[in-house]
Amino acid sequence: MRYVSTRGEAPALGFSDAVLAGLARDGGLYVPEAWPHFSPAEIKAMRGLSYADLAIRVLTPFLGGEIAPAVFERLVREAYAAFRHDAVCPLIQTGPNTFVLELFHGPTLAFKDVAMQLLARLMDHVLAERGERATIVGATSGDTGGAAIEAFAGRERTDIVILFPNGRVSPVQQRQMTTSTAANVHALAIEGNFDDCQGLLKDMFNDHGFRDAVSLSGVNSINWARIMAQIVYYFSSALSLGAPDRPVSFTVPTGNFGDIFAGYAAKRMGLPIERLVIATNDNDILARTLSSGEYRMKGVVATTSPSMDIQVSSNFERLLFEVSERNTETVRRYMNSLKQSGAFTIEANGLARIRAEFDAGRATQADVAETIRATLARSNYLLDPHTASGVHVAGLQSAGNTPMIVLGTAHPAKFPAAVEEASGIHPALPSWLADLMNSEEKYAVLPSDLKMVEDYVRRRSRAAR
Ligand SMILES: Cc1ncc(COP(=O)(O)O)c(C=O)c1O
Ligand SMILES: N[C@@H](CCOP(=O)(O)O)C(=O)O
Repeated sequence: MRYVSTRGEAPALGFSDAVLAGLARDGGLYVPEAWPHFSPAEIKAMRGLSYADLAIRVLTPFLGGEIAPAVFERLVREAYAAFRHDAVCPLIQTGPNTFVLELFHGPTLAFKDVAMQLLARLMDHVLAERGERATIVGATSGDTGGAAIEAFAGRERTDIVILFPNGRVSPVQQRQMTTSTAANVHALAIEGNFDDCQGLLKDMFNDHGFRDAVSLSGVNSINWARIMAQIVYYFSSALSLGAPDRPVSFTVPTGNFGDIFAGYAAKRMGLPIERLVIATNDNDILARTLSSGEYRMKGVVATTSPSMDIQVSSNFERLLFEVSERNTETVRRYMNSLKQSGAFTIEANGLARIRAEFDAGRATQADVAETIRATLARSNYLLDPHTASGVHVAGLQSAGNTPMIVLGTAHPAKFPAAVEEASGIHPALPSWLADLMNSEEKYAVLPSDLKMVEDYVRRRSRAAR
């Protein structure tokens, strides 16, 4: 298995190199050169596997033989032993034909833990085998940062710097990033929004001198291994509702398009998924794009679901690559246009292919609050604002016989103010995080300035040459 760049101007890489590379050197994102495929009989044979065994079965084809089977098995088992629910990602019925897939039983209460716990172990393994170090820089709108810090804290071979938008994450999210006592962890608040943070991150990857000097790696969903690990829970939930004999649909609270792209990948691998529904909050660029065919930025507004406050939805590039029949020239044209004018128009064939698989809808802040309230009243189930956007948008879809699974992307206790205002209930943090709000914070603040941020990273990198 090799990995190719969506922009076609970077070398194809094997699995381990793709994991360490993060972003391709041409600015593109790595995707498998061909999708592994499971037959219905092979999917049926996955029924009843534990989450870890299923992950090993589903993910092994992506490794290209580069990680020894016994090692991979150990890494997967260790990663999912860190979860507080035996099922790892349990599926909860919330309505006659609707379900919430709870992805928040990991150490930081966010769906990011599912992939990050495995990615950290994979990176550590590859770096140790090579006798190398790496400097990880991540951009977060709130959840990736905490999950990455938790997964990489104290790891000997990596230093990690997390860029978060100053004042735009929830207090719980902020403290998950700023209270680590590990010497290799550095939280950096940027005066700007998430798109500024992600823009700085991509600029650092595209500055090849800097990239090589600090051995830069990334753990955002631009890193293929993040998407890869997220594919597994599409399989686990669909299998528990009768796949491959019975198709299912998914609604996914969406920002950077990584989670829903993992669903698209699962479908390409043979999982019978009927519809993939993109749920946005007031930052509705993807919903507008699906209806008009034009991807046009118009500025980010802060909402009660801050992790979805995104305009530059990085993984949409992976979908554009697929629906343009892997035409890298088309992808480069779209991305250049986005950089120059803040917009691009999707060709008719590509748009038709997107619409054949995806729907999209928007949940306003009022919709989110009302959905939290109504779901509690109807199903006695407390949603976080991100999952609530998914439940709202799922409710706008035509109700057929196909089960609808909404991805539950965060625990309500990460967003207590919005949840309490909507429901009257103050969701408590679990006991292992009970001290979080009393712990001392440590972080730096910088303007959104590439030079200053690169200097900051270089000074904290033990890999720097
Ligand atoms: C709680 C939560 N929900 C939804 C999303 C959106 O996921 P994605 O960026 O993969 O589209 C995020 C951030 O990524 C998140 O943290
Ligand atoms: N919502 C995310 C934004 C970054 O997403 P990623 O999946 O690309 O890491 C966050 O919480 O940070």
